[in-house]
Amino acid sequence: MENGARTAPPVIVAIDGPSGTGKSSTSKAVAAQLGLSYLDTGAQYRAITWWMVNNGIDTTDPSEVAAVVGKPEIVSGTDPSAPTITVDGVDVSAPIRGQEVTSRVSAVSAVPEVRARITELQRSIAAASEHGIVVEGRDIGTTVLPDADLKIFLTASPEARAARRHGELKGADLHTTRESLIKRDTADSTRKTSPLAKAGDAVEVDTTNLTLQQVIECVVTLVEEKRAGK
Ligand SMILES: Nc1ncnc2c1ncn2[C@@H]1O[C@H](COP(=O)(O)OP(=O)(O)O)[C@@H](O)[C@H]1O
Ligand SMILES: Nc1ccn([C@@H]2O[C@H](COP(=O)(O)OP(=O)(O)O)[C@@H](O)[C@H]2O)c(=O)n1
Repeated sequence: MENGARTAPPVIVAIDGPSGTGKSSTSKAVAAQLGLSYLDTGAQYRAITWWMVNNGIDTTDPSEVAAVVGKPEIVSGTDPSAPTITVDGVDVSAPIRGQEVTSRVSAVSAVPEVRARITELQRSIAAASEHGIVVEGRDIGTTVLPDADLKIFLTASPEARAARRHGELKGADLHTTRESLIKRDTADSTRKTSPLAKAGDAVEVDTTNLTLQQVIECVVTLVEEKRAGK
């Protein structure tokens, strides 16, 4: 550090929770506001799933998935104002949000070899972040970055989460959106290898009746309190 120019040491923030609780929106905004990097780990699992689908891999067969796990090169851009995700140099930010990937990602991400590879990638990205990083996912506080400075676990009622997702998906009906979201949560929470879970030392924030802005302010305050050593 030169002349004490840096005002704050790097800070690692882990934000976990099920689908539609506001992880991505909150993490991006908090990172942008505090000058931190941002990593969407769900996008990485979606990207490897996209590659499997594109290459004719049977995603219901864990041994077939495990055999090719090292093949795709996945690169995440961590600028919160313009996050990117590429597979072998191809921008996959749009296709990874499609129905085909969404319906297969829980099975692919349950394969231990997939988790080992993606977890290693996540740790190296976090370690390389100059000012710190907000990493969002399902197992960041429990497994990927157990020594994170701050761990947040976002929750919201299934109704609120389905309504939020429904607002984004054109043409899908609310009931189907709710059912598929619950199915994915169940698969993610019950898998053997690092399931979706709240870390013992995570702060739980129920966002059901909070606006996105209120959630962002709450997390920014928690990060600032941590930095101030409170
Ligand atoms: N507290 C909130 N109140 C209302 N809508 C929200 C809230 N938080 C997020 N949203 C909206 O819900 C949708 C899903 O949010 P997102 O951040 O993608 O959730 P997650 O990453 O947990 O799946 C987005 O359209 C987002 O704008
Ligand atoms: N740390 C993570 C992040 C995502 N995932 C998997 O990736 C899927 C997609 O994550 P996502 O964050 O894009 O999901 P949404 O919040 O968009 O619904 C999840 O349903 C999990 O199966 C995971 O296993 N571990």
